[in-house]
Amino acid sequence: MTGHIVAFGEVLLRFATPGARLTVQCDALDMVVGGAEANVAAGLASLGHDVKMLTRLPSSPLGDKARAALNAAGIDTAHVGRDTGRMGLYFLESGAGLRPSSITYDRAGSVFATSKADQFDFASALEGARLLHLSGITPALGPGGVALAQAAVAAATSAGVPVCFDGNYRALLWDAWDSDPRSVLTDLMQSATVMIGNHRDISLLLGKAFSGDGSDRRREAALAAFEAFPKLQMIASTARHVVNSGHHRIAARLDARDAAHQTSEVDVTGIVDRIGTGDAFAAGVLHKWLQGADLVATAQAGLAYTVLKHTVPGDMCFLGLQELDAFSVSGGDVRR
Ligand SMILES: O=C(O)C(=O)C[C@H](O)[C@H](O)COP(=O)(O)O
Repeated sequence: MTGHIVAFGEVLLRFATPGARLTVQCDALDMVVGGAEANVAAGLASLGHDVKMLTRLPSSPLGDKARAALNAAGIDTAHVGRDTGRMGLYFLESGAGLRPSSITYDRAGSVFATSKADQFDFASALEGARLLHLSGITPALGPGGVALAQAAVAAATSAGVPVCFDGNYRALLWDAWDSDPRSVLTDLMQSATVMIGNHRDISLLLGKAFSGDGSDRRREAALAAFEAFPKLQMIASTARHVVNSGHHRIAARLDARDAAHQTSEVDVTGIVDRIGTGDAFAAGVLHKWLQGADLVATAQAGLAYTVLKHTVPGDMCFLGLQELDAFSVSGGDVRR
C-alpha cells in the first residue's frame, strides 16, 4: 500500500474507574491514552498502514506519555508539535448492567484546543497522503477548534487528498459554548469523501427527520446526504442495539451512491470496554476501503474490528491483520 494516512485531532488521557466502581469509591484511576482520531490511527497502524498523527501535545511528562503511546501503536509522531500548556483529559465512570458509563471532560484550554492553524504544518504532513481523517470533535472544542478543522480540510483539498469525516457528535462539548453545530459540520462535510455516521448524524446535518423504518430510513438519509454533499462517496455506520452495558447487538452498514450493504447482526456479550469501538469500526472500514474492496468485504472488516475492540481494554485497538482475518472462524476459542 503506497501513501500514508494523516489523522488530525486531539490526543487525550483517559482516567477510568476500575471495574464497575463509582468515582466516589476509588482511590486510584486507570490511565490510558485515547482520543477519537488517535484511536483510528492506532487501529490503522495495527492493521499495517503507514499513519501519521498531526496534533500538538504539552511539553510535560503527560505529553511524553501520550506520544509514547502513539509510537507504541506504530504511529509516526514526526508531526506532533509540543508546547507549554495543559493536556486534555477525560474521566470515565465505568458502567455495568443497566447503569451506563458516563464521561466528564476536562480538556478546555488544552495545548491542542488553544493551537492556531499556522502552528500545524498541514502541507508537509499531507504531502503524498492517501487520506486525511478527522472528526466532529475538533470543531466541537470551540471557535478555535472550528478554525483548526477548517484549515485541515482546506489543506487536504488543496493537496488533492480525500477526507474522511467522522461525525462523532459530542453534545457535552458543543453545549459548552455558543455553538452552531449544524452550520459548522455541514460546511466541513462539503469536503468529505467518506462519512462515518448514521441517519441521526445526517438528520442533524440536514435539519430533517427520516421517517421510514430500519434499513429504509438509513437509505433515505444516505441518499439525502449524497445529494447535499457532492464529493461524498461512502457513508459507514453501525446499527447498535444496547441490551445492557455488557451486551450489545451490532451490524455494520455501508451506503454508496448506487448500492448499500448491511451485515447481519452480531451478538456482542461480555463487553470489556465499549469506548473506542466506533473508532475501531472506522479503522476496519478504512482499512478495506483503501484497498479498493467491495461494500460487502469493507462492511465485514468494519464489523469484525469493532466487535473485536469490545474485548480490548482502553481506547485503542492494537489487534492486527491476523486477528481481523481470524475473527469469523475462531469462535472465541483459545488459539494454541
Ligand atoms: O470523546 C472524545 O472526545 C474522545 O476522543 C474520547 C474517546 O477516545 C472517543 O470518544 C471514543 O469514541 P468511540 O469510538 O465513539 O467510543
